[in-house]
Amino acid sequence: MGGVFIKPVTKLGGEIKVPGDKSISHRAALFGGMAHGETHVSNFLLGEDCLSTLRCLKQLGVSWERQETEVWIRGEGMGAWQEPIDVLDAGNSGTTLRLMLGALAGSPFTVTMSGDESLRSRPMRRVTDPLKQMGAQIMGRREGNLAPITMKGGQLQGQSFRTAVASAQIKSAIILAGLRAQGETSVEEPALSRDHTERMLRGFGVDVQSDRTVARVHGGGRLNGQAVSVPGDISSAAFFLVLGSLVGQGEIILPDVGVNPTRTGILDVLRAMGADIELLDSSEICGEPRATLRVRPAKLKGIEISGDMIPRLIDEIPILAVAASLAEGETVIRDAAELRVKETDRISTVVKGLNALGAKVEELPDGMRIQGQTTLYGGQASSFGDHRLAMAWAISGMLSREGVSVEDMEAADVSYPEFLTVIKKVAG
Ligand SMILES: O=C(O)C1=C[C@@H](OP(=O)(O)O)[C@@H](O)[C@H](O)C1
Ligand SMILES: C=C(OP(=O)(O)O)C(=O)O
Repeated sequence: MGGVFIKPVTKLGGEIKVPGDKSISHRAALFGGMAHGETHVSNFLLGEDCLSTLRCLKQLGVSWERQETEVWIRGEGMGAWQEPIDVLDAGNSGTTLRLMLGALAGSPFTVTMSGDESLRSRPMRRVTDPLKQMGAQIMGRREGNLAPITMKGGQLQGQSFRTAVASAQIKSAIILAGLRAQGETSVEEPALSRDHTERMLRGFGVDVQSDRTVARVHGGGRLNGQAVSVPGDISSAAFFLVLGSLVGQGEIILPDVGVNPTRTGILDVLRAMGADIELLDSSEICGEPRATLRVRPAKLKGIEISGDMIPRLIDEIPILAVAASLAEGETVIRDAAELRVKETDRISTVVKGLNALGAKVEELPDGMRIQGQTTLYGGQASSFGDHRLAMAWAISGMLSREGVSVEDMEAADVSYPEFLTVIKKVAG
């Protein structure tokens, strides 16, 4: 099918309300399904990934209703979950699959979970191994590493884990299993990944202790239904922070964006590169900080991104690479091998895609080296079904000389269904 052509822009302006945060929407629905009593989620993300979580909950017998972005979940506790009569399909969503496995590890029934072709190629032993050690019986392709995954949950024993990578999905799966295990469960990660699980479980009444890179829970914690207000997704806002910095004219206002410090690496890095980004009207609601972001044009310069900064901006690296190709000087991204196991191998796809548009990017085993001040001439780019690539190539088209035709632009529906409508509006 032909691509969607995105033309260059020379000015832009206006206010963009990005949709609800994907990570927080997943957790609000899942924890609402685990809780006793009603949970009301407002500003739920209507992206395919979060709808997958709702669909899986329904298959487990959890009743919920949705009106636009408002979701009401009538939780009866996890003991009320029923053995599903079909495979739970997580679609394109690693978060759905991995957090569901953690939540289901203590359920005394058999469940099979799967997903689309991309998800069925992503590593699952990082979650199935710890859950097996806690007592779940798990099988899957490639020794339990690839979905479809079949699990028979049951009595779990709390354990202490140290993960090889900083991953909120691994951390969350272990914590959720720990809620139903005997004794204490702890998980230590090499760097702090997003802490939405820890924050939101506290909001649902669970005692979660965390000390930077270590989180711990005791079994038997009870979740009570809550009202959860979801802030705007900073990972979606990132596309407009880059666009607003690099198009020469106009400012963009992004109201009510989540600015959880475990997710604001993109703000720190863009500002260090010279971006003019202001935070206005800061507040905290439901345990999550949020603010209005205002971005104005600025000259960007290259930067080194590595170490503990990487988990704080892991999903923003595709769009950061686009910014870096138009900044002055060189940008080097290291310690980001996790990118190779996202929806696509985001090191290889970003390097090849950007170079095809005129950039000069060298692939590194754990990242990339991007030469600045190149001209993005434009051309063809494929998302390969990866939503973050689709949107990064669209922004590249708006910043290019001749525009970009994006193959499989529909992938953006995974996290931002309105994306194309919004960029047309903001470009005037
Ligand atoms: O926990 C989450 O909601 C997510 C965690 C991240 O993955 P890892 O933490 O596994 O790297 C991120 O890439 C994903 O978009 C959402
Ligand atoms: C990797 C991502 O999500 P998930 O792991 O949930 O598929 C993402 O949103 O970039």
